[in-house]
Amino acid sequence: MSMVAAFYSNKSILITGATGFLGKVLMEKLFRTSPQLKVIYILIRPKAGQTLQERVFQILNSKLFEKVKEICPNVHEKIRPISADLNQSDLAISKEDMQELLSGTNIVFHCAATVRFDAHLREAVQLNVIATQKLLLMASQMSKLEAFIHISTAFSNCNLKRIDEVIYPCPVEPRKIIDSMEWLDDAIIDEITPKLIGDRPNTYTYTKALGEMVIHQESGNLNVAIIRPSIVGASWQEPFPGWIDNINGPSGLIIASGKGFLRSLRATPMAIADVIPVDTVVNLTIAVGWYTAVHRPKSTLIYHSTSGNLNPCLWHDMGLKVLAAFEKIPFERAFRRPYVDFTTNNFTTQYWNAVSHWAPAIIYDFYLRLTGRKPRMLKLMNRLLRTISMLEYFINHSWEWSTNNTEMLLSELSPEDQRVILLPLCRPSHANHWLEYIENYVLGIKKYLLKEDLAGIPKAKEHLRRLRNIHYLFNTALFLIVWRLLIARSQTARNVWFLIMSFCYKFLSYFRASSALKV
Ligand SMILES: CCCCCCCCCCCCCCCC(=O)SCCNC(=O)CCNC(=O)[C@H](O)C(C)(C)COP(=O)(O)OP(=O)(O)OC[C@H]1O[C@@H](n2cnc3c(N)ncnc32)[C@H](O)[C@@H]1OP(=O)(O)O
Ligand SMILES: NC(=O)C1=CN([C@@H]2O[C@H](COP(=O)(O)OP(=O)(O)OC[C@H]3O[C@@H](n4cnc5c(N)ncnc54)[C@H](OP(=O)(O)O)[C@@H]3O)[C@@H](O)[C@H]2O)C=CC1
Repeated sequence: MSMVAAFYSNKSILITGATGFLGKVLMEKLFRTSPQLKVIYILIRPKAGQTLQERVFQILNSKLFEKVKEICPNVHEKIRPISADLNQSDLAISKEDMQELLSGTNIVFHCAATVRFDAHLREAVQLNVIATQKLLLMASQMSKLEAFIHISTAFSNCNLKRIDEVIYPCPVEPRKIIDSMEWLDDAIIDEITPKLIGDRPNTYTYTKALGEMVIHQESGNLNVAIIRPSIVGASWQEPFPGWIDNINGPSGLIIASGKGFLRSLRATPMAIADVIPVDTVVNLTIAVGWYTAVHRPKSTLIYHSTSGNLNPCLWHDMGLKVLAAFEKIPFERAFRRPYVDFTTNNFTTQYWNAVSHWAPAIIYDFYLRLTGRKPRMLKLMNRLLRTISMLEYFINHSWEWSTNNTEMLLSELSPEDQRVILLPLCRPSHANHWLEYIENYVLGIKKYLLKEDLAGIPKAKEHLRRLRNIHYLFNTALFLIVWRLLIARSQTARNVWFLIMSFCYKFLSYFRASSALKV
């Protein structure tokens, strides 16, 4: 057994955000590699009419947990859902549950956060800063705690170009921000938000930076580490390639382009697409948990989980690879053929938005109205454009992240651990791995997000061929109409037309004469 996997045997682990994208993959990998672990406590809230047990049941019955259920048949007995709401000042954990957590927990993985870019500052501070502070306080009372691992983001300091594995100072102390949230009303908070976030693009990155500072200032004697992943994408290999279950980050835009809604994007083609597979992040997280508990570093270590420094892929290349993947794995019932133009300035962006996004949406809605149906395309397009405007910042900047601590950790692992725990971390380090990764990503989106049957691929390809023919027909008809109008109104156009015609006639005559000579 690997040293890291053995470390987690008999351990009681607390995970926040275990129902989220990263948390679920973390829980799965822990159970799969360390089936002997004692228990995983998950802080979870009732949601969408589901009780805690129903939510856990749904996770365990998902495709993600298929392998785990074979390796660890009693997995359901090892998950202990704890009712909690991190939006509440006391986290809404019952006294009995709190007692159990305080006396039993060995390792904490804090993944919960609001990842919405448009979250109100109060909400983002509550979840990304205050809840972190409360969890630290709770952790400081845990008698058997060995390590507290906090998941942040590589973009918490995205206002800088080069980012080291250190905590950067915040212009306003987190404690002052937390205090002010108690007495300021929403209107005033709205007014001061742009000033507070400064040159960061949103409240998410700002509050994640505050969260890190809270860890730095308030962790006391705890054994703490921070992990900063960049853009977390579908899994590279584990538990199977291409696993994905939400539309955050690139996934939503890949769907929008595969379905033919997204046709142009304001992006810097030469900027680095720092996407990192979710299993790579999770493997690093597990290894960091082990290292922090066993080696007890003197200071809080920060680990960057990024791809750009190991194996950079540019947005331009990423876009081409995504489009190439659609040739093999098309999505069903596409609105238009997948094609995305990367534009670089405001004028071309506005032009392509008008021509490629709004015009087709308006025409399609008109068609829906004519056929007695409810128009919906313009609404969808406006939502998509709003989403793009939120993500644009990340496709128009490049960052350089140092990865000394991550590399140090790699060198500390035994070859067996590198194989079992960190295999995917080392993998996409060859350029051609990106193509394989992107193909699996697109396949994963099709299977796990869109729930489309792979048997439908030939039909989807046929549909795209039909769309291509319609496209050619439409362009030819448009050209002829414009040309006809020009000829009717302009002498110059008429002269050009006759010149082309006489040239064609001469060419045909010459071709016929030379064919006759050969016979
Ligand atoms: C050739 C192709 C190249 C591709 C190239 C891609 C490059 C793409 C780089 C991204 C770079 C991020 C890098 C950050 C990495 C971290 O560190 S943060 C973690 C990631 N977090 C996120 O991605 C959160 C982003 N999302 C949000 O903040 C919110 O969803 C938004 C964008 C503000 C929209 O909020 P809202 O209007 O309240 O809408 P919401 O209820 O969330 O969703 C409404 C509709 O929007 C749509 N939508 C939501 N999110 C998305 C999305 N990401 N995409 C598309 N549609 C979406 C959905 O279709 C949804 O429709 P319905 O389900 O209602 O039918
Ligand atoms: N995804 C990405 O691209 C990146 C993510 N990260 C970081 O990784 C971590 C995990 O992100 P990811 O898994 O993508 O996010 P998700 O949005 O998928 O998951 C967020 C998790 O937090 C939980 N949560 C939110 N609010 C509360 C609350 N009030 N009480 C209890 N639980 C709550 C959610 O629970 P519920 O299901 O009940 O809503 C969910 O389990 C975050 O810290 C994020 O900042 C960092 C870089 C990139």
